[in-house]
Amino acid sequence: AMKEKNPWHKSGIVIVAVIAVVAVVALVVVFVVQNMPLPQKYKYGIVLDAGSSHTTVFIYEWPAEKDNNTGRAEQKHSCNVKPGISSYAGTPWKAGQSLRECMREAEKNIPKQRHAQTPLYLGATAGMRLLASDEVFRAVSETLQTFPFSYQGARILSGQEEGAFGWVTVNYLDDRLKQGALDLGGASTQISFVSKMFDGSESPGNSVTFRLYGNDYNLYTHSFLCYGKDQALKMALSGPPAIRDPCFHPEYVETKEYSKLYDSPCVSDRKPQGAPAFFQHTGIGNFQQCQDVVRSLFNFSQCKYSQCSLNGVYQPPLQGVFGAFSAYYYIMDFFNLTDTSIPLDTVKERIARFCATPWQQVKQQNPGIKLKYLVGYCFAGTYLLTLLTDGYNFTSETYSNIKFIHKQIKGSDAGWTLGYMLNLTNMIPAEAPNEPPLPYAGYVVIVTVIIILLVVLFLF
Ligand SMILES: Nc1ncnc2c1ncn2[C@@H]1O[C@H](COP(=O)(O)OP(=O)(O)O)[C@@H](O)[C@H]1O
Ligand SMILES: [Ca+2]
Repeated sequence: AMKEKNPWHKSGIVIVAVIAVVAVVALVVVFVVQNMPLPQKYKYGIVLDAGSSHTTVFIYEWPAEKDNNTGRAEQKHSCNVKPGISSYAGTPWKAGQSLRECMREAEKNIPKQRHAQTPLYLGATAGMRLLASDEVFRAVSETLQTFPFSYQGARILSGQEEGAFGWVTVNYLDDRLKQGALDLGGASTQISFVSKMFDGSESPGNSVTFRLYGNDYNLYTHSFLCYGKDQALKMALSGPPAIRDPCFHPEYVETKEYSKLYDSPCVSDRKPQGAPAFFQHTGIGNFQQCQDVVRSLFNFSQCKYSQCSLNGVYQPPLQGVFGAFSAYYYIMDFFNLTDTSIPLDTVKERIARFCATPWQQVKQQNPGIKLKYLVGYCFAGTYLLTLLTDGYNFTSETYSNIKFIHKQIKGSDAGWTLGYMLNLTNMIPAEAPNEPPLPYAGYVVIVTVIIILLVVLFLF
């Protein structure tokens, strides 16, 4: 008789073989996944600075593999478009369109596999504070949503935020001493600094608290709406009829439209009754008189605090060094006066001499400079000096505490955008991205169990 086969024996071998194969596959999979090379080294963030005169798209990058507590986000790329979105009040859809080209550049500058997880923010400043158009925001949001990034919304920054985030940016990566921040825009200007004499109690509206690198800072900050250099110029022009304007060069004559001058809320209530459609704008180039015009834009008559800067706004005593950026830098760079070891009197003399130079000569001497900026440097230089001294109370002695800066350490532009992104992405303190998929202990346990299983099966 034939020996009967034991059916249990055969299926036992099959089961053991299957388990062995599954175990080997599992071991290989766990090993490969755990030790896979990390393919992407950087993470990215995009911030759009929608200023009154331009929109700039900033791309920041930072290493993905380690924590960000040490602060290493850097500007990778920037792209600028003019004019600002607030110029499209009548045609909001064009505001959206104007951003397309720079956004396409952003797509090219960020690796594809990172697009979906890259946060995209738009912050608008004083131009949109003055315009406050929902239509422009809707158009801009619609355009931004068509790009493959993680759109986080568009909003108007408060003056406090604009000042405070500028301060965070200039102090990021630079823990030597805490420097103040001076930002001169087209439609508003900000001053932010820490002062021993300031605890926020006298004027709570000027107080912002920040935690940076493990320290708490109580920051004084104020934003003056309408006191950016372009709106300040409108206010200066709309004063007593400026037939002969000391803030423009001799020989400068231009016919201008009244309606364009009064198109902003900063000056609309100054419009004289029955003003003609056009006026002759004629320069005489006199620094002293121009300074008087600028002073007339500042109100020093009332201050209900222990001390004020201008317009009855509280300001504690200035303290420490200040980084001055945006138009502060552009203006002083034009005058070759970014070096603040040059005495303040010399600075005044040079700007006074420039103002007194006839317009034709100014044009000849500066062929490479865009005319729309060139005509404005006499007013801008005078305004900058008057704001710093009569406004904020810098003196000949403290003037050298100001550093006119354009780039941060490591090439990031000075401005509010970097600080804004660091705050919104919680980068101080930071996450710890790109950990291996399993915690190390789990990895060891799984591999050990599988090996023991294999050994047991082998013996069996
Ligand atoms: N090369 C330059 N020379 C002089 N001024 C400049 C130059 N480039 C930009 N600006 C000025 O810098 C200012 C930037 O302000 P902006 O950020 O647009 O406005 P805001 O911050 O008030 O919203 C504007 O007044 C603009 O004219
Ligand atoms: Ca600005």
